[in-house]
Amino acid sequence: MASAVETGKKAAAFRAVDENITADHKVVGIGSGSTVIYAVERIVQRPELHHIVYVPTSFQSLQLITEGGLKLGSVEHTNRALRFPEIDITIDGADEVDKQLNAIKGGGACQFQEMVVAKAAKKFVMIADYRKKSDKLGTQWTKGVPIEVVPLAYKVVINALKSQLSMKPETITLRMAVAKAGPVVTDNGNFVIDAHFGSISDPSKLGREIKLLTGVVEVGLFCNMAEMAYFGEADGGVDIWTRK
Ligand SMILES: O=C(CO)[C@H](O)[C@H](O)COP(=O)(O)O
Repeated sequence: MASAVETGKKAAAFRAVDENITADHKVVGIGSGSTVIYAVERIVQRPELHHIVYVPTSFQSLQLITEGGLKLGSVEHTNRALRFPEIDITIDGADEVDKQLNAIKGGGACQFQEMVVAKAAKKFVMIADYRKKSDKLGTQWTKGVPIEVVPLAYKVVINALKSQLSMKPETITLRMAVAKAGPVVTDNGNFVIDAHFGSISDPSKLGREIKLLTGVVEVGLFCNMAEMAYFGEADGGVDIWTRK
């Protein structure tokens, strides 16, 4: 039997696909993570969505698209026939979401490509299980805000995070790999720093400040981007939040 969390993830993903992706769409962005697996499962179940080109946000989602037999595209490709910088809708997971639909993302270290594919989309929808709902960003996902950095700059970025922000981080860690010696290396060849701030009073401001630090590629704070968030409940119900 599926666990409560998996039931929630699947319910959110299926409902978001059914209510947001239509046969009129030409290009759809596919996020990364364990919830997105269910979104692709639902798309594969619906033949009327198979003419659409799907743009991945990681090696993981590229594999989901190709193994599902779906059409693969990219925001950038030397072959114009495979290049799709304009996306109808992107569906992606999240690590924590507040009532304004600001989100922490990057638990899977994919936040840079996720940001590109979300920004390229006319509509951005998030899918998650009930654990990801938050009153105040930074209180549920306590591993920290994921920050992708160019490897040679990681110490410089850590020092800047300690001294140059309007909010002081409580903890800062270089994310280490599991089953491989050394740090996590992203799909873009970079490292990830996780900086935990506790409750974040102004996520947009903090995101802008971090993004300006030399060596930072992308910050896992997705503010004022998502129009809707689908949260799957343990009983298979779905709570839908819409940005006001
Ligand atoms: O941002 C992400 C990866 O970088 C994921 O979307 C986020 O971590 C949520 O993952 P999951 O669906 O497994 O909870």
